[in-house]
Amino acid sequence: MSLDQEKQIAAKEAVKYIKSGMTVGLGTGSTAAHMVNELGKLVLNGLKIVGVPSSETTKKLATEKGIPLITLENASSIDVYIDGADEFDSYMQLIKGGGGALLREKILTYNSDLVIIIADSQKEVKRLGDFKLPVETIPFATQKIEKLLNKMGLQPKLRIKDGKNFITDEGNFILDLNIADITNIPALESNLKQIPGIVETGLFLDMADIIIVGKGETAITIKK
Ligand SMILES: O=C(CO)[C@H](O)[C@H](O)COP(=O)(O)O
Repeated sequence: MSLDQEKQIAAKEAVKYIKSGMTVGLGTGSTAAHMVNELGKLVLNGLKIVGVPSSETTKKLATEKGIPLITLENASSIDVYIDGADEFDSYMQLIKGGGGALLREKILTYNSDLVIIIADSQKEVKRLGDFKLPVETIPFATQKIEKLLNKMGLQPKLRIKDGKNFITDEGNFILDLNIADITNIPALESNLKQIPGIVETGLFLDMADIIIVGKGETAITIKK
């Protein structure tokens, strides 16, 4: 079973939580794309939902799949948010933002009644930090932030795509940090959030309600 098949298995399991009448937050990334595809099939078969996309990429895909969309400001509430993750640990803490959509993803996560994370089996880690932690920064402040984070030993790397600075949907930059040696992750989160110009981090702490992992041919559901 390939990792992509595991992602699809997790996505299929997650959409079982979606019922007609719901407003559904749509994540970003290759696992979330499987979920959007699955929802698209259900909508074709009569499921009545509206989606709130977490990125321009997901907006495009969901539109192609025929899922009616609304913006966050027009959603009175979001019943379920489904998204992927780059890492999760046994406490259901996450690193997200590999796809660069972490800011809108965190806003949707925070504003959703139920948060379901879908992942392949490789995303499960003993402790967070093999994956470089993305933080979204205001371009005006990014150079200064980079220097500061370097002093803190976090080895920031400005994310580059196609030879240019990666620009998020909100017009910001991403710095990817090495947090492999950090033991107090909540303290790191609060320290990073205090630096002016850091808009958001990819640490999603105590935010996931359910994690569905594709393992071989089965989907394993982990709940709080
Ligand atoms: O946080 C994300 C995008 O910002 C993705 O959910 C995360 O990067 C996982 O991606 P994939 O499903 O492609 O492995």
